[in-house]
Amino acid sequence: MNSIWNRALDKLKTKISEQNYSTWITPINPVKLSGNQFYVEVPNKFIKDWINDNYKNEIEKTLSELGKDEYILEIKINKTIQKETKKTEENEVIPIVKEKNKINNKKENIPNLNPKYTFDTFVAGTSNQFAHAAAMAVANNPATTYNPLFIYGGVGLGKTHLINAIGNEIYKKDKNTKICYYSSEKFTNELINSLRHAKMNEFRNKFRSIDILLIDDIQFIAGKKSTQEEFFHTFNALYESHKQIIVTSDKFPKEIPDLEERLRSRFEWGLIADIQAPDTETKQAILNMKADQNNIILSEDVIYFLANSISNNVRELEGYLIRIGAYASLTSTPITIQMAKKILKDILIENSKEITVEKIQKTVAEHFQIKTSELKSSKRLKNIVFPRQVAMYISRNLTSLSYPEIGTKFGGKDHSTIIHAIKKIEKNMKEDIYIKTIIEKLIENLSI
Ligand SMILES: Nc1ncnc2c1ncn2[C@@H]1O[C@H](COP(=O)(O)OP(=O)(O)OP(=O)(O)O)[C@@H](O)[C@H]1O
Repeated sequence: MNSIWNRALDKLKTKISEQNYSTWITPINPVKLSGNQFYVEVPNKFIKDWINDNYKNEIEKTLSELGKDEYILEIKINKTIQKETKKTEENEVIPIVKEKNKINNKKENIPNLNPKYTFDTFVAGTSNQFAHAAAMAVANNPATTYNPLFIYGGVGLGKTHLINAIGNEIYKKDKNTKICYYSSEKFTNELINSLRHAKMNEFRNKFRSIDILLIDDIQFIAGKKSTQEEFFHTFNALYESHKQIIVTSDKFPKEIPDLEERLRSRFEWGLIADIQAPDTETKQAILNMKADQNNIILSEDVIYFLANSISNNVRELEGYLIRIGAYASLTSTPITIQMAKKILKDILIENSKEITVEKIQKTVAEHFQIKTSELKSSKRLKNIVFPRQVAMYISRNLTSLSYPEIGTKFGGKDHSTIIHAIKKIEKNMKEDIYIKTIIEKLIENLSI
């Protein structure tokens, strides 16, 4: 039995990440093989449930591959395994003393926040105005009105930035405040380790002595029963002692699957603020700020092009900007629209897959209440020429088609007609804020 188990362990090592292997597989003790039942023991219920949910099939498959039978894993709890682990720790006097010294160190109160994520470096716009204002209110008066503060929004839209900004602002005002920033994954891992090493009291005391608890990406506790249970108690203890709790999520509380009702309702006790995808203007302001921070020189037209052509995900936007900046610096070339298009070719093609000239024509025609066929015609009426030029301008910005290709889509127009239309619209947009707003809105609607 031991030989098959050891061979299974060797195989599992290659299938499971090192960290997960040492957390979940190492504590398993093989006990008995009876028929095709493979009995093993683990130190506690938490580990048992986790293995059942996540590794049982893989372990059974691996055992079956090595033996003659289809094995069934039977997991039992044996608390003495836990005691043995505890005993070993008690013997390790020196590391524990060192750990204590570390905790008593003066740096104890320095929060584990990202110092770059502050309110100063966060661009507020219509898409995130509410969340930004709520975050400022909490930072100025923690644990008063908005507790908990629940910030939700799509991927890469600034939730982590904002939650860190709250922590940084509170710390700036009062260095004695005990602020803890945790991803929900880190919270779960600490909980698991505390359970494994029988240090739950330490875990509870640590969390319950915090003044400001920031938990990022809470949606990841979905389906994790023990984590939710512990978080629920932490939440109650903090809330009852008037400590501020702030969580972020990519979903509204009601939309988080497998979240216990009692936690869901607690998230709804305070204030729920959302962050939407940024509009063009906010994207431009963010690009401007990120370009400054990274010493990248960008002209207004490149910023406008980038804000209109690529992702609404700010993290991606930032990544593309860095890529363009790196190319410019390594090749000593100035950043132009052409250069940006070249560097981001694949992304632009990917993004433009959905946006076709036909779709642009339909959207523009609907907006100006004319027929699509009129956009492709040669009619010189003012109420048709202008929408046609707008559609040509947007086609050039949102698709990767060349001037002649766009010309063909507009009833076989010459490439010079397209260039003329684009120049005309660019000029109009510079001179007339009303026209600029209409076109940006059309682009925004097409990009969603
Ligand atoms: N309004 C903004 N102003 C300045 N920077 C922003 C803004 N929104 C997002 N960012 C930047 O975009 C990047 C991604 O933001 P962040 O990590 O906060 O997103 P998130 O919503 O937490 O994403 P995820 O859902 O993946 O956790 C960060 O570098 C952040 O500074």
